[in-house]
Amino acid sequence: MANTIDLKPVSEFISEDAPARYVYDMSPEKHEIALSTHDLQVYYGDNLALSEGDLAFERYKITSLIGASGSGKSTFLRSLNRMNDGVATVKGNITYRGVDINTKAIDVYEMRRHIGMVFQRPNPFAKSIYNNITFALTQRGVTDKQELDEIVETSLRQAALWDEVKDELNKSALALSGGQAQRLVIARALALKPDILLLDEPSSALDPISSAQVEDTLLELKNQYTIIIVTHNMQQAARISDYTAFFHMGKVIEYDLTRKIFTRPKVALTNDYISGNFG
Ligand SMILES: Nc1ncnc2c1ncn2[C@@H]1O[C@H](COP(=O)(O)OP(=O)(O)OP(=O)(O)O)[C@@H](O)[C@H]1O
Repeated sequence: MANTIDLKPVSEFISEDAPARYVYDMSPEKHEIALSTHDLQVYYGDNLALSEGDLAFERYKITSLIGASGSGKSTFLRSLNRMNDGVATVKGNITYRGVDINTKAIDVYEMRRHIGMVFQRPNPFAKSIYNNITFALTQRGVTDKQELDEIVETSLRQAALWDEVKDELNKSALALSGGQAQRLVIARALALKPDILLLDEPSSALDPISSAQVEDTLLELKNQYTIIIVTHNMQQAARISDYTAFFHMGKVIEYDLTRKIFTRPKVALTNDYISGNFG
C-alpha cells in the first residue's frame, strides 16, 4: 500500500545542534542488504561529482534518491550497475552478493542481468512488443518458444501491461503510449529476472495517469525486487519508498526511513529541501 505522508514544513523539529549529515544504520544483523557502496567517488575528468556515497540498500524495499538538479543522484545510480563505465571514473566498492562489482574482473553484461536499469525516457526497441521482451533472452540462447511465451506473459503481467497488450503482442512497441512504453521497458528488464531494479526518473516524462500506473507497478514489484529510484517528485518518493536518500552537491546528506525524512528530518539542509526552500 502507498505511504500517505503530509509534506508540511517541519522546521520546528530541527534543533540548533542538528547534525550536518545522517546515514541510517543499515546493520546486516537487522536488515537483509541487497547492495551496498563503500567510499564511492565518481569523477568526470578532474571534477569530483560524487563522494561520501556510503549507502546500503535493503532487499525487497524501495529506496528513493532525491535532491536538487546536479546533486549527483543519477551519477550515483548509474554507477551501481556500471553505466558510468567509459563516461566517468568510479572509485570505491559496490558490493553485491559479497562481490565487489566495481572491479575489472567483473563480467559487466552478466552483472547487469542481476542489476537492471530503466531510464527516464521510455526506450522500446523498434520491434514488436513480444520481441522487445525476448530480444536479450534470444541473444543469450533461449530459443524454446514455450519458455519465451511464458516469460513474455509473466514479465508483462508483473509490469501491469499484460491486459492491455495481450491481443497485440506482434504490434510495434513504437505504437504504445508513453506510459505503456515505460511499463514495457520495465517488463523487458524483468524478463532477465534481475534482483535489483534501478530506475532513473521513470515517470517524469509521463502524464499523471501513466505515472500513477508506473508507481502502482513498482509497489507491486517490491515483493520480489529491490528497487532504487531517482525521483524529482517528492510526493512520489513519499508515496512509494521505504527509504529515502537526500543528495546535495555530490554527497549523501541524509539517509533514513522515508517517513522520517519527510516528517522529522535530522539535518537542516534536508528540511530546507523538502520544505521547498531550494532546488
Ligand atoms: N556525462 C557527464 N560529464 C560531465 N559531467 C557530468 C556528466 N553527467 C553529470 N555530470 C555532472 O555531475 C554532477 C552531478 O550530475 P547528476 O546528473 O548526477 O545530478 P542529478 O542529481 O542526477 O541531476 P538531475 O536531477 O538534473 O538529473 C553535475 O555537476 C553534472 O554537471
